[in-house]
Amino acid sequence: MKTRSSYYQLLPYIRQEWKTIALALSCTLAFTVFWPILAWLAGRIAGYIGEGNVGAIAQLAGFSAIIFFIRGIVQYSQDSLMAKAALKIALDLRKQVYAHLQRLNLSYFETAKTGDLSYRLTEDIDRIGEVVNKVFHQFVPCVLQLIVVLGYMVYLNWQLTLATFILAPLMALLIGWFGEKLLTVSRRSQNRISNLSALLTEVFSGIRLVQAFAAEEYEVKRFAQEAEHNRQAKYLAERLKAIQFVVVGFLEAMCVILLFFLGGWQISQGNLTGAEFVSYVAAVALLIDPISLLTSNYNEFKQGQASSDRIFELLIIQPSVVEKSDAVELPPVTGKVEYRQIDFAYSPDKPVLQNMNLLVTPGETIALVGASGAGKTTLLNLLPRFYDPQVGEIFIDGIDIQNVTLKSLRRQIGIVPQETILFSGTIAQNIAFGQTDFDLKDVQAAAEIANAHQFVTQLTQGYQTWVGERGVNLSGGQRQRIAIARAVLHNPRILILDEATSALDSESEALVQEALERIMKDRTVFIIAHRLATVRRADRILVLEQGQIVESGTHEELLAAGLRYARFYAQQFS
Ligand SMILES: Nc1ncnc2c1ncn2[C@@H]1O[C@H](COP(=O)(O)OP(=O)(O)OP(=O)(O)O)[C@@H](O)[C@H]1O
Repeated sequence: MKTRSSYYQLLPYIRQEWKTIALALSCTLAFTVFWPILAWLAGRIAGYIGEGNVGAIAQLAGFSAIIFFIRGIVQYSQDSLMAKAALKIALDLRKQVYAHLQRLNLSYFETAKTGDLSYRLTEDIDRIGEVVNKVFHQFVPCVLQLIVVLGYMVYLNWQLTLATFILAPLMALLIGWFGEKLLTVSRRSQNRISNLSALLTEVFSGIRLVQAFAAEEYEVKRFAQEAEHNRQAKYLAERLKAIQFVVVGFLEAMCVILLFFLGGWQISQGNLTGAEFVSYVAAVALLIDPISLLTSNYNEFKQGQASSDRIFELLIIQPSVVEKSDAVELPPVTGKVEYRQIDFAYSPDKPVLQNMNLLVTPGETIALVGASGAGKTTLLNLLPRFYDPQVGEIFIDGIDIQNVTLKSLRRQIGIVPQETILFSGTIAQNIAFGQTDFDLKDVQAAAEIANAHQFVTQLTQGYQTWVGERGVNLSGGQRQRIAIARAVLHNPRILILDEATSALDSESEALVQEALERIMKDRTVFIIAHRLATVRRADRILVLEQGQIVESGTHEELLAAGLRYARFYAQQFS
């Protein structure tokens, strides 16, 4: 039931390509007509050979050459048109799934396996494209060929045809049974290969850790285990196909034996001439290819169903943070932020923030401190609506953030994360991240404010230097300054800084600090603070403990109070 509906969901994509498919199918129809002509030609030539009529043979040979030539043109048109449609369908599907994934919330990606997702977007969709191609390009022509050739066979001698196809229902049943088995095995195999891909992504992105823990052998074993599971699942599918071909091949052979036996009998009865029997056998020979193609197409169709399921199950996942249908643009803000009676939990049984109230004035710098797991990141994740609170509201400049578009909200919030991700591209593209049309002058100006300009210009290709995968290596401090330049170019009123915990060398640290101070000016800033200098300079320090603000004030005020902050300060910074 479920599997049928997953292919069914391809229909809108197929419909979009109906013109190309219709054109391809008309070529297919034309191509099919050539089959009985060829069988007829074979019979005629056999007759002329028997008569020794060389002139007629030469004439027929010339005629056959023309037929083959036209057939070639039709075949090319059919193949190329169908490939065009199938590839376009795969492209549309891929683009839609990717766009859909982009709309899903952080919570989804925190549990999803990256390798699995990339496998679905590449291999699974390719397989669906191949199935679509095969259905129209092989399956439909094969069925047509079967019908036309069968019609011709019935026309020649219906009794013989009926007797020859006595085994057909058994064959169809067997193919169907094998198809179902293959689907089950393919699902298992697709999941296995996805696991393998997820494992690879995980390990290669964490290769430093693997080496640091000397865990190479452990990882090799884990990989070998997963690869072995994959091999077993694939082997099972291949064995099933092998058995199926043997069984179907045996039945086919039985049909041929029956045919010769019955053919001889019909000729002896005077119901069939020798030439007709040759045409008949030629027609039967023309059935062998489509039958074996149909069998393998059916198998691929079933295997493709597993891929189709895996794609359409992604498309039904709904984002948990949704924009209201009547959401408005958030106008340029001054940066006043208010959290009002916020309760938040990732899972219902484990509250993270409880009755959180906070009012931040425009331009204020708020440092969040507290033990790991206190809820600092969570509190700030609510502001750009990476998550929505279960209870309470958040206002920016008095506007409830639930009522504005996500794009206009996020455009006014800049984030400098703890770890800077560099995407494949040039340094300029990385600074202007998210913009396709940017002015290099603006990028340079942002880099200057972020103290990045100098090191960038020292690279041989300057702003055109390739970074990210297979790009130039940048130090931790340089990466952070790129992240700061990104935020500068974005020019948000509200800034969220997650300070890096890893220590930088003192020169780099000073450059990062200087850059940060420049961009913090005149903006509302929230910092998850790990450095004493940052904490001391904040207008207000909030101490978080188990999802609640337990202390609030300036560094001096909190030290003087001698409570949690004073203890925290003593532990962390002294
Ligand atoms: N995506 C998530 N799903 C489920 N629980 C989460 C998730 N993110 C954080 N938590 C839990 O929520 C609590 C608060 O986490 P949070 O990351 O906000 O703390 P934090 O103060 O920022 O900690 P750290 O300084 O270590 O980053 C922790 O108990 C954490 O385990």
